Amino acid sequence: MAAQDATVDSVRDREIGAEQNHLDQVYRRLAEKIHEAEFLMDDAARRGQVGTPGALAERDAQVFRAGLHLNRLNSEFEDFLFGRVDLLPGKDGERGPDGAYTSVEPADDAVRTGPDGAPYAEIAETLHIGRLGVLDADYSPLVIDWRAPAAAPFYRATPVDPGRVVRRRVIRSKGRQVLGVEDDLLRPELTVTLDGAELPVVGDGALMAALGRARSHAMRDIVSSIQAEQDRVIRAPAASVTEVGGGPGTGKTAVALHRAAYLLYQDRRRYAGGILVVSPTPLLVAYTEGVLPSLGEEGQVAIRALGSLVDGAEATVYDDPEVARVKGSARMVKVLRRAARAALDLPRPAAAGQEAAGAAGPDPAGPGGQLTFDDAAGGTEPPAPHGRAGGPASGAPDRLRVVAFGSRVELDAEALRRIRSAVLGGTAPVNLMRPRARRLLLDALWERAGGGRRYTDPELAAEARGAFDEDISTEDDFTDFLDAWWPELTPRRVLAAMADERWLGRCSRRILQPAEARRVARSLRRLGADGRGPLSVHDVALLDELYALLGAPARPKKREADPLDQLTGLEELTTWADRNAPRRSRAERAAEERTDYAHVIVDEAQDLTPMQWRLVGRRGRHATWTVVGDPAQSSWPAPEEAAEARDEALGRRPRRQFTLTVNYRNPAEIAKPAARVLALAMPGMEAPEAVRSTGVEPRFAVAGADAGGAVRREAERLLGEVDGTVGVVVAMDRRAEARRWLAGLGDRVVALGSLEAKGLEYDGVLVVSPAEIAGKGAPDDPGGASPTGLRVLYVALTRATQRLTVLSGERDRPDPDGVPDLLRDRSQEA
Ligand SMILES: Nc1ncnc2c1ncn2[C@@H]1O[C@H](COP(=O)(O)OP(=O)(O)OP(=O)(O)O)[C@@H](O)[C@H]1O
Repeated sequence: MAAQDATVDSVRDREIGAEQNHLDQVYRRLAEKIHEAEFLMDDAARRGQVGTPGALAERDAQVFRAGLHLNRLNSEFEDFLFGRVDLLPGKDGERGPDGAYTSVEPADDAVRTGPDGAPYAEIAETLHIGRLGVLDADYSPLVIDWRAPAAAPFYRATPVDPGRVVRRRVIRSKGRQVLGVEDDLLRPELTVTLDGAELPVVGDGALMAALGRARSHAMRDIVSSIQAEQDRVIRAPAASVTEVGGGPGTGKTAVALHRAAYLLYQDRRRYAGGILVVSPTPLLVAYTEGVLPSLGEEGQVAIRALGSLVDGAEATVYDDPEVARVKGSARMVKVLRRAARAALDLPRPAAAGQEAAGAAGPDPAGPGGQLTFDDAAGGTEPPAPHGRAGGPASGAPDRLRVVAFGSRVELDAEALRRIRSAVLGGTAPVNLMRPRARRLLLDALWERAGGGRRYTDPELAAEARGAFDEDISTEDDFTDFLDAWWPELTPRRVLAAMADERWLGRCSRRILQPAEARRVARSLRRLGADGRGPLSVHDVALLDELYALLGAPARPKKREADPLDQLTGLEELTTWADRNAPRRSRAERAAEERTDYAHVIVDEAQDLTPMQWRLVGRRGRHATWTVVGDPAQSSWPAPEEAAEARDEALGRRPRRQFTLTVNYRNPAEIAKPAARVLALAMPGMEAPEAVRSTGVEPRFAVAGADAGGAVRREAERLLGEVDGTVGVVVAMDRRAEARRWLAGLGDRVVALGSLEAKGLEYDGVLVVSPAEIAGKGAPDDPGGASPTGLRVLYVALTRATQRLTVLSGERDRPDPDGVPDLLRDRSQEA
């Protein structure tokens, strides 16, 4: 036995040695390439001194290309080289641009029959797979980029359909050192030789080793162990919409991020800087942010939380579920449309309001002041707002007076109302209607003043009209009137105005129930009068809708275009600058956010509300899409309404659907109780199959009187059992409490509200009171849990990679084994 082990070890050592030689060769070649790139940079700098425009442009383009290249080459990858495939000869002898043979199918005579009647074959080609492609000086491939077509067999080959692959090897390395190799033999029936010697096979279970690794607070890439069904999604052509379904832990997020890297590789010119990944929470953004840099794609993809998609806005608070349900609903589109128009009558903000009052002097013919207007109470159509804190009912003046042709001309409330209705009949954004409003005011004044009747000669009339318009409209007082009567509205101001219950009540009449409007209004009070107060993620979608309805006062400008941009048409230039720029704050990045992307990836798509689909849809009007999600994890209660909004955002583009079926996160022992909750939440929906098992069943405990003490004890216990992270998931309204309970336990443990747990994973998870998380049996609502609540609980139960503890309180009605009512095995009961 010992002798056999020694043989295995010596084969392993020899194979590790062989891979080490290859890796050394790769690094030598990389050093040469770095040297070349540096030379190109220097050369370019010298060329700059020539100074002709052509030479400068050429220099810039060269600096750009060399810099980009150098940047990549210099990236410190943890494992630059991670895979290898040994292949049979292909059907034809053609090679692709990376130097590898292109044929997927083996040649007809690849497998022959030996003298003993057994099939045998010879390895015709060996490819190493890594994070970047590297060619040797003679253009033979030293490393194939994992995204290149030639690398696909590394991910796709299965024993049932091996293609040309005989042996697939995962190479574990750190920096420049190879640590281990794990082989899969895909044609075990063959005797295979490589360079005349029998092909050795070492170990098994590269995937299991990857899955069993302790988790940190940052997601890792899965580049060395992407599975065939995942690879098909990652490499799906970018045309149209790619929809990816699959249960918890099937790798949807991982696949989405690898797909972004793949698309960049496929068509860098099209996608650089233009891929948006939308995540539900900032926590998930922080968790996944490191994956693309580890794939060599830093700075080229924008990963944003739903609450950070609007310039200068950042969601920091949660709405309670009732309020969220209304704010996320498509009904809000109509409410906001009315509000955007009604806001023209809002009282002006304090400082501006005083100015307006000052300008409303009674002297119609004062020096330089032909015009005046009166601020007056009383509303015009649409519904008049009520100023808060006893403010005036309306901010808009209801009379305009000018002196023209020596006499006073006035437009009264009715005339102004008619003009406003005529303008608002259009579909343009409200702020952009202002020029038309101005035009119609001047028309009406001209008419009232009898301007048309004074001139019979059309030419003279036109000239006089021009002078009239110029005289009147260049007066400060006319502009002041216009500012008050058709003020420039900002989304924040309109949203803040919606905190007025009566005003919102009018804007939402026959759209929202009065109680719904009241709840929304109350939640908006936190914005304050100026609208600068804290926002919820749902408020951000409302703000964006208002941007669209109002015609936003210009968004912050995009960066100045570099002349080279136009010269070469390379968008990537800015991306390169991004990489080299010092790290910018999230707010700064948000301020520079572009609003139209070439590809939009939506993670946890099941959670987007209709208003959020509109928000995201506006960022991908001309984009192709990848949409990943799992309806069984949805925390949005009205799936049909969301589906409609999703269809609208994705338009008529054709869709391609994929489903991932294997759960890589949860061991079978944890997936089992989770599946019971799934059966309650969505009867008939199948849970994905767990790929591994730990032999450790979940622990069920009961809290007793000291809930905080019990939570702390159970968390400590999990910390002792796992090497990596521990997540403690509680009902949303217990978050602050939970943080206190866990104080001082170190940064391996985190307290999370149930909605914050979305997409995340921890080695150990403590789920505190399933009933509270699912909203079951609350003292004021003793009924059963809603399907939405159960889905939220399902998410919480599927976060663990190693250990799960479920802690019950009284509301959970635990059985004598501590198993809460919602997780009980009902299969025997039927
Ligand atoms: N092929 C793979 N090799 C190694 N690890 C994998 C593979 N596929 C997925 N994983 C791991 O499984 C875990 C779950 O993946 P991921 O978070 O992408 O799943 P998900 O489908 O988005 O889950 P959820 O729906 O619960 O958010 C991650 O730790 C991921 O790295």
